[in-house]
Amino acid sequence: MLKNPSSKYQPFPLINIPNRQWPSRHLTHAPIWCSVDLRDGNQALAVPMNVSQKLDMFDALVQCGFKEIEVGFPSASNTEFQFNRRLIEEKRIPEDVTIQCLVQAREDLIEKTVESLIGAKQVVIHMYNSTSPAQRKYVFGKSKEEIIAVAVKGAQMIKDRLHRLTAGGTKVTLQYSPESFSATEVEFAKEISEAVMDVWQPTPENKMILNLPDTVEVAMPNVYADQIEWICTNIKNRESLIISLHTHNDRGTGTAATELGLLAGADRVEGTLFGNGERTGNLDIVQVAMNLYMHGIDPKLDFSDMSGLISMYERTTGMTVPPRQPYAGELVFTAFSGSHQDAIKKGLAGYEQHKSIWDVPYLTIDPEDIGREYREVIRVNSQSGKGGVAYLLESEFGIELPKDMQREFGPLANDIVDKLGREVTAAELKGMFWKEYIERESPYSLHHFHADGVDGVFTCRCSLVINGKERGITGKGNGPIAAFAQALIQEAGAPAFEVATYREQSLSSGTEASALAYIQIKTTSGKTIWGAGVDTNIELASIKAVLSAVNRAA
Ligand SMILES: CC(=O)SCCNC(=O)CCNC(=O)[C@H](O)C(C)(C)COP(=O)(O)OP(=O)(O)OC[C@H]1O[C@@H](n2cnc3c(N)ncnc32)[C@H](O)[C@@H]1OP(=O)(O)O
Ligand SMILES: CC(C)C(=O)C(=O)O
Repeated sequence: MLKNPSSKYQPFPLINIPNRQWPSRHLTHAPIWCSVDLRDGNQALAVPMNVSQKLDMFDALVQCGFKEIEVGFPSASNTEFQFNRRLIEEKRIPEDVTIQCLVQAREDLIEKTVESLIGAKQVVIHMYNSTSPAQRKYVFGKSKEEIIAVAVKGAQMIKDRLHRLTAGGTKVTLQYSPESFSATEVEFAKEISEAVMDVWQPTPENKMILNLPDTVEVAMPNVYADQIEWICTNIKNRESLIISLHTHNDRGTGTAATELGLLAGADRVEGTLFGNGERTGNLDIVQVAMNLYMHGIDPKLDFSDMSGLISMYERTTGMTVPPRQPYAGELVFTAFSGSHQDAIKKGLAGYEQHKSIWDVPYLTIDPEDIGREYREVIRVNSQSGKGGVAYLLESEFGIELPKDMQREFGPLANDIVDKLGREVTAAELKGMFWKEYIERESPYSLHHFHADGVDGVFTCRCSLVINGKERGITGKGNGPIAAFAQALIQEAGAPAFEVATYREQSLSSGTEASALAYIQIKTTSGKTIWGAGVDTNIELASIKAVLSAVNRAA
């Protein structure tokens, strides 16, 4: 038994690059994207997709704008083989889309793969064999030379069969992956890749794809970037290669590894939607594409219907998208906490005015760009502040609480939400507001109100129910509100007050009354209290608002 169990592991050896370039570069354009959802994603599922699920996903990937799609491993099963045949025979592949198939360097598998592709317009045949020391030692029991021989033989077997495709007009691009590249000595990865190049003879006009996978993420992303830069700098005939990245997420840094790999000189990226794939998953292509997008770079992929894409993904793979998944998760554009809500609310209002560069605090991108609604942005629980409460009332119901009233109602609502111990909906907040202000009928409840004015002096006559008994009162003032206030104070026994603030608004929709009035009263002790009233008649709405404030003060 080891005293320190971590001593059975060792640090990953660094790559010696005296003058590395990638740290001072920046990304300026989108790479070539290749979706491997239907292959690497699919092979990691407990129940792999059937043909109709694969067709569903293929169509969605095309819709997103993928021009290269690894559609499967056609020699692995009849489903995989038949999928290729359906795509080709039913002419489901758009003119500008290339399908790609993975195969081991084994003759029977290569034969089947070629057969599955006959009749396609353009294809990538992707051959791999594993190259790391552990794979050489344990899996293959072969020396470096023997591992190179496997690759070279496989490359030749493919080359010998190309005429079966090209004779029918199929354009073929060849791809080689030294699988487990990131765990392989860079010198050996170069050697085996160059041996395959010697067979396939790529040219600048007819390039081959050299895919350098981070099959299992074994080191920090800067090490992967060094490995990519080292290969880009040292491999022969670089101009005849499309250098491709294929990262996994074992250490949780697949996105970072891909981005640094692009800085290091790669041209192409393989990955999956939402990072489905072996173990911790493949690179989440949505993340890298959207990261480019949020820097103002056209990613050449369209994720404007994120919810539709998630539904498709969940339907076809049986996987779910976690709520914190960058860009896609249900909660990534949501703020519960008060200060964030306040900043977002103000930021959105500011952006509405200038509509140029997106600069809203806490929101990396405009949620509308991926089909999210602003109503999803601010959600209220006990961590929320007045700003969030006000935002929901306004955005959902058009209720524009005066700023000072927000200060009064915010803590009241927060207290109720805290007791409930859960998130509340906008409708529940409205219910709280109604209960607190609009439905206040005690001790005073209005039965009838009438006011008319002569020469600027208004007289009001009204009947109130006070503590269960109906009573008529009258009052005079320079307006209906002032007249009502006088009647309340002088004839109904209300404590003296003056109206400090009055605001009204119309409620544009719904079957309810169309005017909402807000009144703030100030008592003789200097205390301020808000009231609100709603009615089809604006005058009555304001009278009800006075009564609401007086009732609340009582
Ligand atoms: C990192 C990646 O994602 S790589 C892609 C992995 N994907 C898949 O494996 C999914 C599809 N695969 C399959 O359905 C099956 O594995 C098949 C159909 C390809 C092959 O099936 P089988 O031959 O029955 O079994 P199996 O995969 O266990 O074969 C392993 C043999 O292939 C050899 N082998 C494995 N990879 C390669 C390769 N890339 N090139 C050549 N030989 C290989 C192994 O050394 C082993 O040889 P051995 O039998 O002499 O020990
Ligand atoms: C076949 C290769 C590219 C692969 O899937 C991996 O290395 O993860």
